[in-house]
Amino acid sequence: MPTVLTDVFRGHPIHLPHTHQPDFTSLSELPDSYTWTSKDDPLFTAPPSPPDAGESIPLIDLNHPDAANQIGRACRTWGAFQIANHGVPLELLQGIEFLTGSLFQLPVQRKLKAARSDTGFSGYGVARISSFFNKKMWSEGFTITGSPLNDFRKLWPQLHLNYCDIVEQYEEQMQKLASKLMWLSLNSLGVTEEDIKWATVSSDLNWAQSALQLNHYPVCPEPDRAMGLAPHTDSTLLTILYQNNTAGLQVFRDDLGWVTVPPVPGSLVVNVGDLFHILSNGLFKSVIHRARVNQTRPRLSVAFLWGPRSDIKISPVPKLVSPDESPLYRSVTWTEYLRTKATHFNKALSMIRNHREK
Ligand SMILES: C=C1C[C@]23C[C@@]1(O)CC[C@H]2[C@@]12CCC[C@@](C)(C(=O)O1)[C@H]2[C@@H]3C(=O)O
Ligand SMILES: O=C(O)CCC(=O)C(=O)O
Ligand SMILES: [Fe+2]
Repeated sequence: MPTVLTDVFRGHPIHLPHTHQPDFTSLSELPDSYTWTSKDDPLFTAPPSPPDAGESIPLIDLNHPDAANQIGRACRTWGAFQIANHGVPLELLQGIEFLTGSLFQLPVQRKLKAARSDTGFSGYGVARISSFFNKKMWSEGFTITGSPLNDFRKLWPQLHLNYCDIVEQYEEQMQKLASKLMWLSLNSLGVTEEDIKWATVSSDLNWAQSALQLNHYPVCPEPDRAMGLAPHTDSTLLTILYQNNTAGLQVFRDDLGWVTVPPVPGSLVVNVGDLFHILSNGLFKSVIHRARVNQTRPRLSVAFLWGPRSDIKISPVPKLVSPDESPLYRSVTWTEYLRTKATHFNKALSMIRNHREK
């Protein structure tokens, strides 16, 4: 029986003290444990890209005849892009935003009834990457994989079925969209269904699996010294992110520094994750991103984290490897990769890299 995402951390507990979550709204000063400097994160004070440079990730209209090439270019240069005309109904985006907002507004004692355990995958708590940083992040999260019914019953004894329905519809739409985006970007490299048999619709409809990560960044008394979500890459093939109308997401480019991704109403942000970087033999960048906070408006985001089923080995597509070179990476399943990442964090990719002889 192959493992599923819920089993990923079963033999691999990660201790994260969710119960020490503060009541963010009662703090008028930033406690020292939340105050970040470049000692806590070397990229903390990396220069922000000047806003007048006007440069950010492209907004791509999925109905545009050249959408595949635009997506391919964005995956190579940024590792991220926004999409419009994606086909996900606006009411569903509003529904998932409403659910997320009402979840985080619950009293902390109620949220802790659905706290994620050390070996668990789903539930309420701090970001998993927290254990790699000395300082705390100004955010709270809720991870969903599989049916959220049990957790939702604890959170909303009356309304859980309505909320489960929204999650189910949202995941269904996201799955279709993620697979469409993956094929558009691969097609732009000349890779077709012939080249990746396990990912074709006809091979098996269930070749993929996913998780939903709901994030809340409360207003913060000293946003310049705080961090909402520390820099990281996602371990996924692709992540599709919905953000409410409050800015905070930033992507990092070596040549530009931190670049803000402005919220565009009704659009979605797409991030290339580490597994897609591997599959593309390094052609697509897995984007380093983080979330900043602000003093006036709470921010919400919903990340749909999408990857292959746990028994599928991801390795560079042979067509993208030159005949006289070895593939850039060894093959790895999502489960193996998540465990490597849970131990080695941002060294995970280099741990599975093949070292080329010169
Ligand atoms: C499938 C997963 C990807 C993720 C870890 C997780 O087990 C569930 C949450 C995901 C998330 C969301 C916030 C950032 C991130 C790095 C984290 O700590 O938890 C990602 C993880 C990831 O992509 O590796
Ligand atoms: O809140 C955001 O904009 C980023 C969230 C994110 O990176 C994640 O959940 O993986
Ligand atoms: Fe992320």
